Amino acid sequence: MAASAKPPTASLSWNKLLPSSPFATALVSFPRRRNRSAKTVFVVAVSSGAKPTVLVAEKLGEAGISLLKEFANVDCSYNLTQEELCTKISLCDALIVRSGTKVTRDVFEASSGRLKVVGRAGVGIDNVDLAAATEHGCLVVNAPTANTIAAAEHGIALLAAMARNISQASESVKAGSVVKAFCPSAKVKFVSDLVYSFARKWQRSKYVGVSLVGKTLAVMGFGKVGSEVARRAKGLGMHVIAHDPYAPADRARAIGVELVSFDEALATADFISLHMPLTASTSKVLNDETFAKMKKGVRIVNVARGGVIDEEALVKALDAGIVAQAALDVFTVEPPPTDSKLVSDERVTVTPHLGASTMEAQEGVAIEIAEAVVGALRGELAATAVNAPMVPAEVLAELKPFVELAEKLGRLAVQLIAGGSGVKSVKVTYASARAPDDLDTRLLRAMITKGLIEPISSVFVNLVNADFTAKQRGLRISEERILLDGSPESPLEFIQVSGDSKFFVQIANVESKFASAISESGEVKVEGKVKDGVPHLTKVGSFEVDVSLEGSLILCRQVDQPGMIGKVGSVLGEENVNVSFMSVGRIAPRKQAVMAIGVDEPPSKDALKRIGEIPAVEEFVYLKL
Ligand SMILES: NC(=O)C1=CN([C@@H]2O[C@H](COP(=O)(O)OP(=O)(O)OC[C@H]3O[C@@H](n4cnc5c(N)ncnc54)[C@H](O)[C@@H]3O)[C@@H](O)[C@H]2O)C=CC1
Ligand SMILES: O=C(O)C(=O)COP(=O)(O)O
Repeated sequence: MAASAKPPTASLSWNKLLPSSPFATALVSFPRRRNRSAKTVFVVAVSSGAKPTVLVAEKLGEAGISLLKEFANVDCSYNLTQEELCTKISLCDALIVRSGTKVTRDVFEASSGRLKVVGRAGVGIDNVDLAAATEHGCLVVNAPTANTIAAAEHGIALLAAMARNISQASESVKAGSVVKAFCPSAKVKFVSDLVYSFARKWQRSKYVGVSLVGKTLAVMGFGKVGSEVARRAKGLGMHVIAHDPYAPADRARAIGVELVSFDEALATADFISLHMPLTASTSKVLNDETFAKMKKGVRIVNVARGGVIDEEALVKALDAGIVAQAALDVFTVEPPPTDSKLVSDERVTVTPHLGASTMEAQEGVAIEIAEAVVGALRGELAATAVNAPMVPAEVLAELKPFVELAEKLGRLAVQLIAGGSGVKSVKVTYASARAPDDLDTRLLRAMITKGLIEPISSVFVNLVNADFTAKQRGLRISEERILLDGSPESPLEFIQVSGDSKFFVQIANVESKFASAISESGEVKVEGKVKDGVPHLTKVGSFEVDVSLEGSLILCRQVDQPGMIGKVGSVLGEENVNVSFMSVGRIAPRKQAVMAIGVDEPPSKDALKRIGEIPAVEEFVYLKL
């Protein structure tokens, strides 16, 4: 029985999904089906409180700075030492860096929880300690697309420059040579009186290059940059092969590139161009052993990261004649040390990490990262999140009431457990007519985790750190799908509007402080649905109830007999507690029943005591949602 219903709320602070934001409240209007095409679902209201502070630690394009300034106080402080960065960071809500700043664990620790977003104005995030960011609930976003072409063009520029000795020849012509010194008069006393004759060097035979046409180029890492390099190299008449364990074969085929194994790429390439990220598995992937597998005279281009090459091994491979030339934009340590053998080797062409440095790319990257950082600070889920799920706005809008339901079911479940020490194993079952692939449960799982952990700890759980926090606390969450009959119009519409979808949380092997929450199978079980956009509790243990999950809740088991609703209701009325919703579920007439009562205000201890003293009441519990 549903006694009353409040109008559905249409707003939710998405900041609770992301690192908490003290200054902005992001309200989400969730569209009905007919509004699905709306591009954005976010209505953002920034509170009148202090503006957030964004520290820009490396040069960023003006367009990006202007965008940031519309929303935040912007502190552009370049060339900070690690110590200075750690000092400043405790006053900053966001940090924007390029490849030159190391965002280490120390930085997150020094921020004391204030740092909510790190924006990497570029692709590679190897300079950000992602594990530390995640553990601190700090979102990391990057700008993955705006510098792709710039990096690919730089790769091609290095390839051609290396093959034709451009930088060496240019240096030689410019440097020229002193051919002789003579004394213009017999009275010369000082060296400065000598006149030097300067001649241009014109070493045409020394700098004969090699042709690219018809040669085999192995692109290692067939992602955004790698595939653009491949496309351009094909235009130069090269035979292009690629190695990338994760790249789809059809994408390679579409460009006319053959995907090959790592060893085959090494063994057949005349040129090797590196385009994979620096990770634990790509670190020093070119080393003594792998250089030994290469064709003699191979030429290597690296616009990825210095760390993917063992630089000492490259020096040896050059000396052994395995590698004829190399062109490097990136180094293990940047800038490389003054005694770097690689830099001083004439066969090696070098640039100071210029891959992304075109006017166009830097403007694009600045805008891309500024938008991502501002969006994240506003509480929106970032499309370029590196350590959190990327959920499209439309999906978010549809999932919104379920996200709320998920957190509340988690909160209810953990509060129903005796002892307050939480749970170790939770099973979440999602019932939906959507095919499993059409239902992204990461958000829901994060919110259940939040609901399960926050009421019993001081840990702040958000979308970034939910899985980490669960793991750290030894909480295992398993997920199961029940596929309902029906044919959803689209993967997500059905969940939001049909009211047929439901999910329940089961917690095994625990004692409940409300024994009725234990189902026939011995598990604490709560189940909920979304009705008209509002989360409802529909089952507690084996009892069917129907109460909107707003405010707080009293669950009460009693003997099913006339007058019980009135008795409990009048206790609450006398205590000035407003009842928002009430529902009774029973096993059979005149047997046991569970009453779920939604209350706007927390009842006093006295009110709860009086409810407990009603003779037919067998047990009851007050739960904060
Ligand atoms: N020099 C510069 O200024 C710039 C350097 N970069 C570097 O280039 C890298 C690639 O950038 P994008 O193409 O935008 O990234 P991406 O993520 O689109 O592509 C990287 C590709 O590498 C592949 N990969 C991962 N592990 C691999 C392995 N062990 N062997 C072969 N392939 C592997 C991935 O499957 C992916 O397809 C970045 O991580 C960054 O380090 C990017 C832009 C500018
Ligand atoms: O985007 C990348 O991965 C880059 O390497 C570009 O680095 P940068 O922003 O120019 O320091």
